[in-house]
Amino acid sequence: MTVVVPLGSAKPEPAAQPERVGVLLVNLGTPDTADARGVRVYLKEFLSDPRVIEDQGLKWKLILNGVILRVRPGRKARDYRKIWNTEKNESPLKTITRAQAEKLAAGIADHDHVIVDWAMRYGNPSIRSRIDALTAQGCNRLLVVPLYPQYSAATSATVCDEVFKVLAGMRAQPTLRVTPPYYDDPDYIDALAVSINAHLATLPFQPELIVASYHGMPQIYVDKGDPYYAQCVATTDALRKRMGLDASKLLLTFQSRFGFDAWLQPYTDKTIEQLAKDGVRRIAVVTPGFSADCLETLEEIAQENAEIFKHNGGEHFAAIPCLNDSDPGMDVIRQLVLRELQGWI
Ligand SMILES: C=CC1=C(C)c2cc3[nH]c(cc4nc(cc5[nH]c(cc1n2)c(C)c5CCC(=O)O)C(CCC(=O)O)=C4C)c(C)c3C=C
Ligand SMILES: [Fe+2]
Ligand SMILES: [Fe+2]
Repeated sequence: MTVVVPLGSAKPEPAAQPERVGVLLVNLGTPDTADARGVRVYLKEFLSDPRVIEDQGLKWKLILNGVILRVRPGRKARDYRKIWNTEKNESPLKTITRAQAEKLAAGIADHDHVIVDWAMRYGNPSIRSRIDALTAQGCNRLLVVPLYPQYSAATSATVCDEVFKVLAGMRAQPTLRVTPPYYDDPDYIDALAVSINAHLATLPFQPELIVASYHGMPQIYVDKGDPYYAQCVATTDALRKRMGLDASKLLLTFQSRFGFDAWLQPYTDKTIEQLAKDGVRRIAVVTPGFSADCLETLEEIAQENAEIFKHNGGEHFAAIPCLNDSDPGMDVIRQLVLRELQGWI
């Protein structure tokens, strides 16, 4: 027997929530303006993070507020102005991260319930504002993508800390996933090799060797168990293998030392100085730990370290761009995201 339910007699259903998946690309962050004020605001947030400066005791607070935030912003603002994207009036890290998000969105457009967005761990757009925007659009699942090939507590973990903090204040939390580090992912190693070879082919000289320079960190963080150093070594070993270069032709170094403690060694600037003094005349520097060009690559490597090399007798110096939003770079991000979205799309 067929039961006929009269139209209009059913209990009204609550309005259906669209079930969408948010993908949030996150990079480190950067000042909003290239002046001392903008850099001070950025540095204060960054250097007050206990994942970055682990000892946030009274001594550090005095040094930070009494010395660093008075002296460093003016000096660093000058550096930011050398690399600033004047057309968009923003730091290159923002321009590139936005471009990566836009290209990723286009690259996975066939999954029309997936929304791609981007945020900065420090500064703007904040992680909080973009998670709010994604949930407002109906995302009840969220994939966070820290754009660091190598994990470190100072970068990847602090992204998670901030995401957890935002979620802690929500009644209706999205279900959460975070992409893992991809330091030895064959797609990433392959993209690095393809990109390096393509750039080498455009140079008017062939380098005698290549320096792979990673952002440094205090040695003590690694001694306490941070896997960052081991992952930088693994990336470099895989890249050597993929490019057919031994350790004397693809060097591993660490840049951007901050403060007076021992950081991971060998230091990039000291190595480059020594190479020039030893008679090496042509080098190329790659920065595989950065997914996007930023102050540390465009100013510190491409300008400061080029100057150090030439000042000590070097003749030809090339800074090879990061993967950025290049085709090989976007392949890495897209494959990573599609892999981690399995079961959700
Ligand atoms: C103790 C301090 C720092 C640690 C540890 C650290 C680790 C770390 N950083 C990156 C990536 C980037 N860092 C950038 C800038 C930057 N880093 C520090 C300090 C530490 N970083 C400072 C103070 C600054 C600001 C510039 C300066 O004042 O010197 C950037 C560039 C941002 C930009 O605006 O372009 C990136 C990217 C990684 C991967 C990392 C992990 C070991
Ligand atoms: Fe840094
Ligand atoms: Fe630097």
